[in-house]
Amino acid sequence: MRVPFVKMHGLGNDFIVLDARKDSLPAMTGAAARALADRRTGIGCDQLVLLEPSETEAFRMRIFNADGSEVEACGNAARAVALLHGERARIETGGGPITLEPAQGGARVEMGTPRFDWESIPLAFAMDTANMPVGWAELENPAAVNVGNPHVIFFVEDTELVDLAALGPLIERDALFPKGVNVNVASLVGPDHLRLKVWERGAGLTRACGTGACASAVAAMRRGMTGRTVTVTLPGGDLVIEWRADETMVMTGPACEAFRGSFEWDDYA
Ligand SMILES: N[C@H](CCC[C@H](N)C(=O)O)C(=O)O
Repeated sequence: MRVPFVKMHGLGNDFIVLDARKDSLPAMTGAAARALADRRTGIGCDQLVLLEPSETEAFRMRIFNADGSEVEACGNAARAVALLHGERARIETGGGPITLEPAQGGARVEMGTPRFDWESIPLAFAMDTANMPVGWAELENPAAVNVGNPHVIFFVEDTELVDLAALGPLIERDALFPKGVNVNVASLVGPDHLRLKVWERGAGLTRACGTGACASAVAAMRRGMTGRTVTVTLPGGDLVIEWRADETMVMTGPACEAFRGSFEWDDYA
């Protein structure tokens, strides 16, 4: 079976998008997602995004990391899907409903409400998630936030001095995080301006992480480091995160279609 795809990215965090909203596709498996994500023997991506019909919202967005794990949320993919869909829509995700719409040069996504209690991250045991009494090498006293998916955030003087390629996988798979975790290293580089690097659960170092930008911005706001609208500079570029008075987060930033193609399903299933 020949399957069409759209290759997209948000600040260089890249996706294979499969659209099964009208014509159904064979059931996606972790193994198929992993094979398609392989940058040498497959199409290559950080995440595979599958659009399906929904009983409750305009449609459903499912997300598979490059390692094949299916996860709850992906901020950059939400902006790419907004561009593809072409109009404002409230959609179903594993992390809860979000509302996305195309905006000048990209998209705007209402990302839902962050959760801070330790069981919602989740953590393996009770802990103050605003300032956790834990550390790995020079990274210590992080915050933890669930923004549909789990994030731990370390605030440091200079993100460039942190060997995130070495520390990221250790923290991602630490027993403190029963569902794994996305590892964020952020520094305050100006008023309401963070610099951020992310080791993503199931994907490793990426050029940008939309949910990581949301989680890190909210964690900084909780610590009184910034106001309620923050620019987050990632290796791939900038996102603007607003934490509204009603507790919902809004992320605005670029999204891009790179190319379209098709593949033989049986070669990857
Ligand atoms: N690695 C994430 C999913 C992708 C998130 C990221 N690409 C974004 O833009 O939010 C996780 O396992 O929760």
